[in-house]
Amino acid sequence: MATIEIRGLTKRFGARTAVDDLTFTVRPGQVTGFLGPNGAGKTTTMRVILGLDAPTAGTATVDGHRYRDLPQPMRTMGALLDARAVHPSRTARSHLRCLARSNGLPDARVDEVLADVGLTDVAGQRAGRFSLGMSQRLGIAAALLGDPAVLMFDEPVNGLDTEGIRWIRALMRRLAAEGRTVLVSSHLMSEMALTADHLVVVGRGRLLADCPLPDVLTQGDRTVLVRTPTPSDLIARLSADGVTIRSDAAGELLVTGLDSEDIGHIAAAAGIVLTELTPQRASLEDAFTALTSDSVEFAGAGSES
Ligand SMILES: Nc1ncnc2c1ncn2[C@@H]1O[C@H](COP(=O)(O)OP(=O)(O)OP(=O)(O)O)[C@@H](O)[C@H]1O
Repeated sequence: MATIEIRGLTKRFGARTAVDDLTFTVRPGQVTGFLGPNGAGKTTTMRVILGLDAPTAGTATVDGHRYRDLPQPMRTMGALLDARAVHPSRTARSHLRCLARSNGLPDARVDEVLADVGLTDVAGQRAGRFSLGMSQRLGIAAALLGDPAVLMFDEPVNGLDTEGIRWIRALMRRLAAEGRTVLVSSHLMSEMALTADHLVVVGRGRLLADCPLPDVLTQGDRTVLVRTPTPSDLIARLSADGVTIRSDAAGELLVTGLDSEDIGHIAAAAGIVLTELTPQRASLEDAFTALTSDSVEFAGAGSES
């Protein structure tokens, strides 16, 4: 099955490095979320994959070829980068027909994809009058035209209403369930948590994580909440290199650097009573913030991320 392979990819614009030695593989049958703060290099990477920007170093291939070398690009890969990049005076149907004809695809596909994205009723209207949501659907129809095994969408839910967002989520899941390779970018962890199976996280052009969605939670330090009637005794026993202990409310400690099993054993050996011992689960949003906190390009004053 077709994959997207990124190997040692670097893209510089003058002195600015937008993508910095990025290596990852996007696999079939799952939604891969391409996640990172604004300016992390997601769009640039996608433009290089499509051959719209030339890499400074490294390679990006789709099904083993550079996009421009694919014998039938639209049959291999469909992409939505900028939904507004449509001739405004063309109707939705004529836009798709032009694309189909110039790519040797049958006219019949046009009505199929219009139905697929729910635009049949407005197919005769000018694309220039479309709302953002309708433009996104038209862009997705164009991406689906060649029935490709690989699909790539840049921030597809941006600016959409709830119904549009739900529809796009369901579409991504369906395309992956059909065995296709789906890469979707977002700067929102909350969005990716609902759609993606696998995450590729980037910050300032660099790879920060490449793992199944649940594993993002286990990256970084875990914290354990401990309650004891004798906190100062426990602090004395737990203190060691690499262990951080915050003491919040009376008798409540937040311990980082030891897991709950270690803490339980140390307390038992010292005869210290524990009344609570709870591993704190970081939320996905916390995990994302922790991963990208050093790589946010435009953090506002007082911003935590
Ligand atoms: N054509 C260009 N010329 C100069 N700098 C560019 C160009 N395109 C992108 N950049 C810079 O490269 C960096 C990465 O931008 P990119 O758009 O790829 O990030 P992104 O992760 O897609 O962010 P966003 O979510 O804001 O679109 C940014 O610092 C951006 O300003």
